[in-house]
Amino acid sequence: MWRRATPLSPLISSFKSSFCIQQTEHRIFERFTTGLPLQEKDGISPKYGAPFITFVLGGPGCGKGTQCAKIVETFGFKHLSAGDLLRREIESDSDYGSMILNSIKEGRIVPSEVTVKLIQREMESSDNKKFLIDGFPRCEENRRAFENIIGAEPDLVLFFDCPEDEMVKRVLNRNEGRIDDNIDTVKKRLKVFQALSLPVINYYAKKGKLHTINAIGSVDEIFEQVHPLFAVCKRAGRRETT
Ligand SMILES: Nc1ncnc2c1ncn2[C@@H]1O[C@H](COP(=O)(O)OP(=O)(O)OP(=O)(O)O)[C@@H](O)[C@H]1O
Ligand SMILES: Nc1ccn([C@H]2C[C@H](O)[C@@H](COP(=O)(O)O)O2)c(=O)n1
Repeated sequence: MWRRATPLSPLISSFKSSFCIQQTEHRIFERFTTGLPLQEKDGISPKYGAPFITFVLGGPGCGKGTQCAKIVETFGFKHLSAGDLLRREIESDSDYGSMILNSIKEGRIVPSEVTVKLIQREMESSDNKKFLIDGFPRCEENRRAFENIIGAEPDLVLFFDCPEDEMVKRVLNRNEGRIDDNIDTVKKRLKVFQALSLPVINYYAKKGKLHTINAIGSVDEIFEQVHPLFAVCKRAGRRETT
């Protein structure tokens, strides 16, 4: 039986969403105009000159990667997909290759330190300081490892909320030859999502950082919900430079 990850009343959700955008605008405006790195103010020492970090969350196949590509194209973020970094590690001659491959086959989460080190390497070598970290954190251990190793918290967290039957359909139609795009592994990934990823999503909701996007609709319709969040960053950035 497939369920929606979280019950969504459209009215409440759109009210919450506009309220959250105002809160986000205030926070981001402050961050871009005062020049004070958010992490410093929060008592976390920034190792990368206060990057702007967005976590992109949602169940398997909900459309995170598709929307990230549009955010990159429109707003110039650097896209780091945790799943892609892990798959690349399998292809390289890494000591962790077979362990990662087995975890992905079984829909399990790879030990956090491995994933965070891959993300860290990409962040350190990038000139871009605006990051979209996609498919991460997948569990509380991921979240804590990121805070400890990177020394930062996200500025924004996007959650693409999609019913399970739609996610299954999208994964099974993806046709990219991924070893985990089959019905057995998808069922396991959905269980992991419910048990381990939803608590992280709830954690960011409580912190007021979560923006829930209704992931049903065309790619462009979904991007219409995403666009205002990043347009705020762009406006705030422009004010800073004028
Ligand atoms: N709004 C949409 N409607 C229908 N299909 C979509 C939509 N968005 C993305 N897709 C398709 O669904 C599949 C999964 O999308 P995508 O790879 O972006 O998901 P994902 O959340 O990044 O998945 P995963 O977590 O498994 O990597 C792709 O084939 C993509 O083209
Ligand atoms: N933080 C992460 C992200 C991904 N993985 C592993 C386990 C996932 O099932 C697989 C595919 O990820 P996706 O491309 O769907 O984001 O990669 C992980 O262990 N930890």
